[in-house]
Amino acid sequence: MVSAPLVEWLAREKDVSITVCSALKEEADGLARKYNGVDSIYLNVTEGSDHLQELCAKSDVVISLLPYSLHGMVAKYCVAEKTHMVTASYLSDEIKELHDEARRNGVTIMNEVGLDPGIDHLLALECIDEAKEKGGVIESFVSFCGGLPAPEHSGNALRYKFSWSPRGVLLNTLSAAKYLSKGQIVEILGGGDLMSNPRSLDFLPGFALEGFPNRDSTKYAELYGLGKDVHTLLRGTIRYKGFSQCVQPMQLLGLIDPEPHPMLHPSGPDVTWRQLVVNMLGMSDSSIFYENLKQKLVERIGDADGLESLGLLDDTPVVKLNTPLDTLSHYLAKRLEFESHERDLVILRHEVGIRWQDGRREERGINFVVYGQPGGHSAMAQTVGKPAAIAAKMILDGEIQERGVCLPFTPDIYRPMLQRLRAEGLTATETTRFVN
Ligand SMILES: NC(=O)c1ccc[n+]([C@@H]2O[C@H](COP(=O)([O-])OP(=O)(O)OC[C@H]3O[C@@H](n4cnc5c(N)ncnc54)[C@H](O)[C@@H]3O)[C@@H](O)[C@H]2O)c1
Ligand SMILES: N[C@@H](CCCCN[C@@H](CCC(=O)O)C(=O)O)C(=O)O
Repeated sequence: MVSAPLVEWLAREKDVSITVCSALKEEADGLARKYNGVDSIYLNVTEGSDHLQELCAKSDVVISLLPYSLHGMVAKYCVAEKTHMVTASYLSDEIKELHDEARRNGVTIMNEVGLDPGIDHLLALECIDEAKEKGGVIESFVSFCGGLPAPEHSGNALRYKFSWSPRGVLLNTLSAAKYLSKGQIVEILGGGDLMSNPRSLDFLPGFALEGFPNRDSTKYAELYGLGKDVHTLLRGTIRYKGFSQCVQPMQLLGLIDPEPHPMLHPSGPDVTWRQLVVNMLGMSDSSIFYENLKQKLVERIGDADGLESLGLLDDTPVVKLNTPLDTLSHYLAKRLEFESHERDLVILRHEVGIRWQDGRREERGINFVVYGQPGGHSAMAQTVGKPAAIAAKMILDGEIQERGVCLPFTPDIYRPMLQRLRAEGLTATETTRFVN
């Protein structure tokens, strides 16, 4: 979903040759065909793949836009074959462990160069470092980012359409989270609590937005060099109001469960969505009257309207993919797909609280808002693909010299990256307000 602008950006460079790889050959062919001089091949990334090893060996840099669980496998081959690697994904423990070997082999494994993570870091560090250079102290950092449909295309129960991996979007709703609020650590347990208390976001008052925390924000105190003066540190995700309220009943019913479900075995008997929902309610008779089923759902999970309007109470066949999460992701990906005339929207907002040496407190707002092109690149694809492409080219050109497992957190990396993104029209605006 996000690779086309990356290929397009790199294909403009005369001294770069590109091979697009995918386990879906027609997908790789379709992307490569759009740009001159781009090759495509079938590659199923699996443990022990000779083909993957060969490709890593003959490339100068490998960019992994695979599902994030596969990056570690690719990284191992890259390190062994002394090939650099770039991902738009969060740095995982599996990749972190490769740091020493990567350094020894003179390899750069650059992570978190997409949008969120990615451009959010670049804009945050530019602001934080500039404030620190001028004698400011960062007291708070609150950041929210969302990939959304443009508001005119948000008319569904989730108020959402998928601009990146549907599985990732749904799985994230079950995540645990941790952040710092006015000096207190706040922890949210995994398994669904995240959807219980979305906060209303009003920094763009023309939009009806809600937000919830994203993973562990506290680790960025050290990574952003914020020191001990930061009392509030939160990174969060943006959705339109109503998203959490619609997701929560799905979670409570078990529809987002990543574990296998006996009714969803691909070679088992056919099943409809209604039968699956009835089974998840612990009932056996799927001939139950529709209104009675809805009533049971309301009693058990609080709300049946979202399920109903997304077609999940219909007698339509389920494409069974073993787990409820994979099955629902596949279904919703199709149901909530962008149509060719529709566009997405990316909203990123940082609020940085700075205390200046004269005691004044500034609230700096950074807004980064990008719309997708109907029928062209989505905003998500542009804001993920372009920074990843820029980072890859910087490695190829020797502009990034750091070796080992890296993040784009130093000025020699984030400044040129931001400059090149701005040249692509990907710009942020700033607001400032003094609070005393
Ligand atoms: N940092 C960010 O802001 C950001 C935003 C969006 C996506 N991402 C990350 O970028 C990556 C790509 O995201 P996406 O939305 O394009 O996901 P996607 O699901 O659309 O794309 C994944 C691709 O990998 C291919 N694939 C899957 N398994 C494979 C295998 N075993 N071998 C070969 N190919 C395989 C699929 O065919 C598909 O082309 C993901 O890791 C995602 O988490 C990061
Ligand atoms: N938080 C925003 C933007 C998400 C962009 C995708 N980020 C992925 C990256 C996952 C990875 O590849 O490591 C995420 O899960 O946050 C939203 O949810 O709308």
